[in-house]
Amino acid sequence: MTSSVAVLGAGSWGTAFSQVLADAGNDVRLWARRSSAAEEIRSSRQNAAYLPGIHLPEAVRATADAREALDGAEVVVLAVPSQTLRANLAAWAPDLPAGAAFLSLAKGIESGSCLRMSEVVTQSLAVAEERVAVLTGPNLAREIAERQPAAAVIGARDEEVGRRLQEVCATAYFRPYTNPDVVGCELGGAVKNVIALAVGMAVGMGLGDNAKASLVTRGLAETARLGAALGADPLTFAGLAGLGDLVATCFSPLSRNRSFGERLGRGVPLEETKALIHQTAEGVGSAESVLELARSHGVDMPITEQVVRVVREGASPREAVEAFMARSTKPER
Ligand SMILES: NC(=O)c1ccc[n+]([C@@H]2O[C@H](COP(=O)([O-])OP(=O)(O)OC[C@H]3O[C@@H](n4cnc5c(N)ncnc54)[C@H](O)[C@@H]3O)[C@@H](O)[C@H]2O)c1
Ligand SMILES: O=P(O)(O)OC[C@H](O)CO
Repeated sequence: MTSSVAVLGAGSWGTAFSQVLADAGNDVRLWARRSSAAEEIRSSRQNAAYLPGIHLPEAVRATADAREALDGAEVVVLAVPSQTLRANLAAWAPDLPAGAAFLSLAKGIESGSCLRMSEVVTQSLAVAEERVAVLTGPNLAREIAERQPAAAVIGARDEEVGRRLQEVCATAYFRPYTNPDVVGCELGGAVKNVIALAVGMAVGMGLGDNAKASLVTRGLAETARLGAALGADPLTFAGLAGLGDLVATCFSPLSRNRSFGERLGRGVPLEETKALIHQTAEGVGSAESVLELARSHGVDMPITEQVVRVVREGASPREAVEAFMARSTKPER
């Protein structure tokens, strides 16, 4: 069944996911912030800044006019960086079609409010939470744009909305599952970016596989602790939104978060690293909010704490490792 889908945000993931949606048989309108980006997609079928060499299908129609993108959309996909979502929603609000389902692709926690992206949507648009779903899992945009097989998870409170969105984006190479645990799905996606920064730092410092595996495992443990405090289903963290995404992000050189951490680990100063990475590394903007959320629920997140020291307070990765390892010994759980 063909659906009319608006994808708002033409960075790596918005563009790659537009192709998934087009391959699944939908009518897709992709909104780009810059008219030059929309024009480039229309004329060359490429978004060279984000996905060089990928030829987008004709069914992806690019525009820089949000009203045009949203006109008649049954599904609205939100693909802008987390820290910009609220302001963008305010600008799009007059043109959002009544009754559309929202699917958030962003993996972050809002600074200041410490809200998850689905909460930002329900709060700022006053829509029912049943209409807001999230897509997450091990989904490196470049691989998906190359149509390499991947699984994903749609976190949706409403089973029917989840199933409908699953149908909308299932293709021969993209296999979405559903999960009613929206909280766990979103936390898994947001916290793995913070842990990937830590793993990247370890890689940049030349630390070995034991260090990386320990960070991934203890990173998952602290994600699950936060999840438990916020009412998430613990099993979600053993799935695609938790372990799956953590492994893909922490071990792939394609990950912007891991690459960001790697540069810091090699000794590149924070400001220089920010200037070098032109794409979104959500963990940098979300680490502090994750830590605030954890502290407000009495949850210990020692890896996140050290990442915040590095990306917010200017500590060196070496100091962060020393502080992490010097903590008192304790039971694993
Ligand atoms: N790239 C991936 O592999 C991938 C996979 C899964 C999820 N995600 C998540 O998707 C979200 C979007 O990331 P991305 O990878 O597409 O980022 P990106 O850096 O590749 O692109 C960001 C896009 O947002 C636009 N943008 C930046 N500031 C904006 C603003 N103020 N208003 C409107 N648009 C703005 C940029 O022009 C660009 O088109 C992030 O939360 C990311 O964690 C990314
Ligand atoms: O490139 P990153 O670090 O934003 O990670 C991309 C995706 O979230 C991986 O699932």
